[in-house]
Amino acid sequence: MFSRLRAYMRDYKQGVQILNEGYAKYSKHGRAWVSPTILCQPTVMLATSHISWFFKQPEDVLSNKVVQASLLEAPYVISDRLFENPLHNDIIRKDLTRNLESLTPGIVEEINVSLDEVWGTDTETWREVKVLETMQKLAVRTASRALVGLPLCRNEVYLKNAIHHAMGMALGGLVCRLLLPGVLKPALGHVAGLPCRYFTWRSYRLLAPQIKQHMEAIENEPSDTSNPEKGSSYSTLENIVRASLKHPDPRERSPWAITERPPEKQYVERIRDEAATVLQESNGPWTRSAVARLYLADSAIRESMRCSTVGGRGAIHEVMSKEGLTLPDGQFVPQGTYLGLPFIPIHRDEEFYPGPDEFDPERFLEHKPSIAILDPEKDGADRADEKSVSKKQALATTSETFLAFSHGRHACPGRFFAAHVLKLTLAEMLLRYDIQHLPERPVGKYISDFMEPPTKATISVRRRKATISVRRRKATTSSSGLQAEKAEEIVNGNV
Ligand code: HEM
Repeated sequence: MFSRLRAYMRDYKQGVQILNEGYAKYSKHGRAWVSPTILCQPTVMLATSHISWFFKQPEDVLSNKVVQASLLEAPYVISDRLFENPLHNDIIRKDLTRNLESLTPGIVEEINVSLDEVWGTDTETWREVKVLETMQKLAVRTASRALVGLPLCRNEVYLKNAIHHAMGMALGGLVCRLLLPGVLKPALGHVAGLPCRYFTWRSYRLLAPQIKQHMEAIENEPSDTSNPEKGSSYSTLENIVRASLKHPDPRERSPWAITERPPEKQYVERIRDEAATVLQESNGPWTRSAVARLYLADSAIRESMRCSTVGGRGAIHEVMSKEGLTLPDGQFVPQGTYLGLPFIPIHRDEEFYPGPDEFDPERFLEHKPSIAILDPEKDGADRADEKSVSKKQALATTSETFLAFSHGRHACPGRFFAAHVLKLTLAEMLLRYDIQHLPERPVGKYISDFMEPPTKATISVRRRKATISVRRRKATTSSSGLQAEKAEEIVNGNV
């Protein structure tokens, strides 16, 4: 028991170091090994040569769903129904991603209104702002704009609820798992889940009038237009209500069923130039295809996710087969064992990423930039055949060696939306604000293998006087092939 406690303490303090050591000693040599983790039971980390095999295993052999439900302590903290009927997965995968075009104007407006509030509109003086606060505000506002729309996405109570709900879910699961012995969970687990349930209830109260409106509108629709094309009036919330009304289980039909180093200064200028050029070329407001042409921004964000992977271990699956499982290296693991991949060491492996400790914003660019709009219904490789090759390296494309959104059946379905919003946010920040370059990159700290961002980090920003017009010169394709035509100068005009 004491040796297990010692292992947990070591994982808490040196989780990433343990991962790196195990990776070099075993994973790189075709052997699986056991990694202690304070978050759940000890987990078998697979070898790099096992990755293809791992992602091919069916759900009844290796299940990720069971692990997610167990890590969140679903029955106590949220609800088992969320895992039994994952309505949200289909809505995110299909409706949300398909409707990125019609959601874009609202998302851009939300980014700018939020930036005005957090970074101000003063063009004379620099303002010191907190990085984490900015990103939290922008993330929750833009996601809420896309999911529930106006006016709720600007309702402070609703937004705080959303943040507290997410924190309550993570903390509730942690308390339940770490502090409550199995026998006490049925009695006390619901107490650990109380904060999460409370914020869920408060959110429902705020959402109820909108849900009711959508239900009435859907019920009054003529039967032959039960799923009309929405175009610019697309609403994610309406589609969630629509899907829940069709659900075979009557309980789900109720409205309550919803359940290192800083980059070189020149790169910042180049990402700004790229945004200005793309916007100019698209002759107007941002569109989905314009955002898809932000190649350098795409590559730089993907590189940032490679270098600063949030979770060091990932894609955790539980062995479901009663008879256990034999790994490709011949080792046997019994039913109930957790298997996973060491994300951080894979992202820092010289074999997959030459110069792995360098932050290289151009790493994923090819000479001819050709990242096209991603079709979420196909995998990167299929899409690449249709249009071009570099989509394989696009921000939302997962692979066996780019795992920030995981990979395979349970890869993050929100990644197309997240990639779109992240690129838009970066572009709008740079087009509208000057940002003082920091000599040193503020670093986060790892607790076990989880990255806590540098919570106190600040940057100085100032609203740009000039909005954008771009004087262009004939193709000056840089060595990275960043742009066919390069924005040369940013002067007056309007974004
Ligand atoms: C930069 C932002 C994001 C990152 C880095 C990210 C990362 C991930 C990762 C690593 C997983 C796999 C978890 C596991 O294996 O247990 C995941 C799953 C998931 N993500 Fe995301 N995510 C992001 C944004 C989003 C957004 C915006 C949404 C919703 C709109 C979303 C919805 C989901 C869902 C529903 C799953 C579970 C999928 C399943 O089990 O099949 N994510 N995400």
